[in-house]
Amino acid sequence: MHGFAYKNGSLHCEDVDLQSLADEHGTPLYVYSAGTLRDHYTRLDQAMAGVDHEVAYAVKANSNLSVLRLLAGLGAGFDIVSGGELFRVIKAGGDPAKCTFAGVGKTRGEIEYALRQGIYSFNVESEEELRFLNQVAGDLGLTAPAAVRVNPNVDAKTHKYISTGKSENKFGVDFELIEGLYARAAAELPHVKLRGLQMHIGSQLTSIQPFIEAVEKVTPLVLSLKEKHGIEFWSIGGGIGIVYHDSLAAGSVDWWDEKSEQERPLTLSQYGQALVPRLKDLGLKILLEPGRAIAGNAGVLLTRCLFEKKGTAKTFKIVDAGMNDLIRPALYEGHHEIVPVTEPGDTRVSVDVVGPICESGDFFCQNRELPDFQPGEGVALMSCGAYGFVMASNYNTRPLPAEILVDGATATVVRQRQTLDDLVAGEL
Ligand SMILES: Cc1ncc(COP(=O)(O)O)c(C=O)c1O
Ligand SMILES: N[C@@H](CCCC[NH3+])C(=O)O
Repeated sequence: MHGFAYKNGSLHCEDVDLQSLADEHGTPLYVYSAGTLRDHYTRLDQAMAGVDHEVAYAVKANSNLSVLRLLAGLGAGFDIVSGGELFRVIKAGGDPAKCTFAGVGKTRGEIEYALRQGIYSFNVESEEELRFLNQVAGDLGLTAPAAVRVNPNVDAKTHKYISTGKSENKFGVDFELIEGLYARAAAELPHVKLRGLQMHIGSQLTSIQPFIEAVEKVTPLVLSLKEKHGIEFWSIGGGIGIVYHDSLAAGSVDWWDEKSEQERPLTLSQYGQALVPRLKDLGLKILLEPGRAIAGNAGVLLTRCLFEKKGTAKTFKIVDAGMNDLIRPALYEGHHEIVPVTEPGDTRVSVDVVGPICESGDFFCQNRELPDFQPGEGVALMSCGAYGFVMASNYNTRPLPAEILVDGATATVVRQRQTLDDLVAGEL
């Protein structure tokens, strides 16, 4: 078994009891399931089996070295967004030749580092950046492999902070301007080799329609670029959404069986079924850049209830994790299921679950009907494997939590809890 489920009255990650992990390692604590990481990677890889493709995992979603090592071992490439992420991939044994480098603001230092490491492609997001890349590569006597990110102006129908494929978003180059840019680059930029085209319309997409719309809109463009400039790859980005509501139940087959077609979230196989026929005859290598779909449902944030505070308006369950540990509810109104580690009875109470940070936005849910867990009890915030730890901060001088990777019955600490000495290191 992989993932998270109740066994013998207590929540487990694979064969490991989460209460014992919380007791041994303290809370807050991130816990990941190696089995789920493997399963999701393999499912997506298999769903795309009908096309020449490569899964370039988006490192930003969860960049723990052990996660990267596991995925590198399965043959993954990596989509990076900073020199730091490339450093992590290399530390984890990943292959720089399978790395693509995204982002609107790469610095000279980052470009030089990535050029020297021999990455597969710089996915550039403006003409200015492409010219700068040409200059830096020329200075080093190298040629920079590049793709331009096209902004297809397609509505991803996701939260406005994680939509990236509309003209008003800062990402990519407008669809209408791409052909002209490739022509100028071919004529004027001798230190750049145009290798592909990239797009990414947004994150947490729960319908296949925007993906289809973007692929169909960009196909004539990518074929024209192939003919005129000999490009070899098309990265269709990441963005596949995951289950956040009811995420514990979604781990069971019954849950999927009970949902009607309309109610079912997008699955990896539906994604493949819709896109493979549209991509298989293009004669291009298709890159995918999933982050959340691989890691999101593979992790939880374990916390412990400290107090219950009954006010005149509300009941607050105060836990020892805060928005510094998991910022998604505060930043995107992100929903995470909250489940007690000890299997609860049927009693439900309406509560706000809040953290210890001095911000009114420091909550994990508001007015939600939850099992009535008590101070001292362990509680898991579900679906925290992506954009969880990686977005954690030291706000309120809170040390970063530890991370644990569970594989079968083995739990390995893959990052120690930060100490206060570590936290102030480097300050005068
Ligand atoms: C260029 C690019 N690729 C891939 C991703 C990964 O997205 P997701 O985690 O939604 O798959 C992102 C983040 O949205 C991105 O900006
Ligand atoms: N951090 C966001 C996703 C950003 C995707 C990166 N472009 C989230 O938690 O939903």
